[in-house]
Amino acid sequence: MHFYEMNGFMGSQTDNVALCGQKDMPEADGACLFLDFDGTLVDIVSTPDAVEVRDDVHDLLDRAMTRLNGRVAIVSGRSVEALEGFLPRFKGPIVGTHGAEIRHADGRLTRISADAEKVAALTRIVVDFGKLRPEFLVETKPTGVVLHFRNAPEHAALAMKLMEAVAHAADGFTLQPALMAYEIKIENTGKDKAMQKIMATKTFSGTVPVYAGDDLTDEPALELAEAEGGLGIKIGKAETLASHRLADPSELRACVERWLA
Ligand SMILES: O=P(O)(O)OC[C@H]1O[C@H](O[C@H]2O[C@H](CO)[C@@H](O)[C@H](O)[C@H]2O)[C@H](O)[C@@H](O)[C@@H]1O
Repeated sequence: MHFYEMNGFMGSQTDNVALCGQKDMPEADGACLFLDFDGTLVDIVSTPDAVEVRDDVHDLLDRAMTRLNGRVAIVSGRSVEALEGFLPRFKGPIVGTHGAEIRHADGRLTRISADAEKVAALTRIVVDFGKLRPEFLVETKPTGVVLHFRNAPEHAALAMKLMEAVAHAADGFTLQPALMAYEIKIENTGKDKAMQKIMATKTFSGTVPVYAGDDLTDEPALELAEAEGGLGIKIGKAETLASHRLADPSELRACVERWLA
């Protein structure tokens, strides 16, 4: 059994990643900010719907948008629709479904096209499995599906077997291990690719990115932020290619707050 089946990648720190302080942050006037959502901006909780976005989080995003002249983006594995529900006041770009969707600052939604029949078929299989085994939670997305085992960790291997088989059966889709979950998503999508598209827009272009994320799916974007002369901040203890880390979302929010002051 792979170690991530049980702990969702949250292994012990084995690297020399530095703790992020204010001296490490770039000059805000020439910077932009990319924030992952779950586990970075807000705490991880028992189910996807149980996330609470407190007023201070909305206020922080408002302040960041003002201070950075609109150069703030949310980058998440969740669907854009779900993120808009959690962050109704946020008007910057929103990357959803691991880069498969982008809600641009002007409200336009672009989505990488997926074979709708295949998405429906693979979703049906996982939804039906969830009816047989209600200890799992099934989350549907516009271009894929997630099987969560956070509330049944003893059945992680079963979740992996099912999702591996379904992903193998569906050409053009791939298995994405996640925090106490397995996801089937479109191949060749990524948060880094969506980040590059946003960096090329007039608002963000020519600035250096600060990217904060906790997940394995954030790693390519953390690496990209640093390759672009910016800063990658890993949230939590998992191994990372980022140069800096912070312990949890509250530390990240405090760090951004101080940076913008
Ligand atoms: O890219 P992110 O914004 O970090 O989103 C990654 C996934 O987050 C959600 O699942 C995770 O968070 C849940 C709420 O804290 C937790 O219950 C679950 O165990 C985690 O896997 C979301 O449901 C997924 O769609 C995102 O892909």
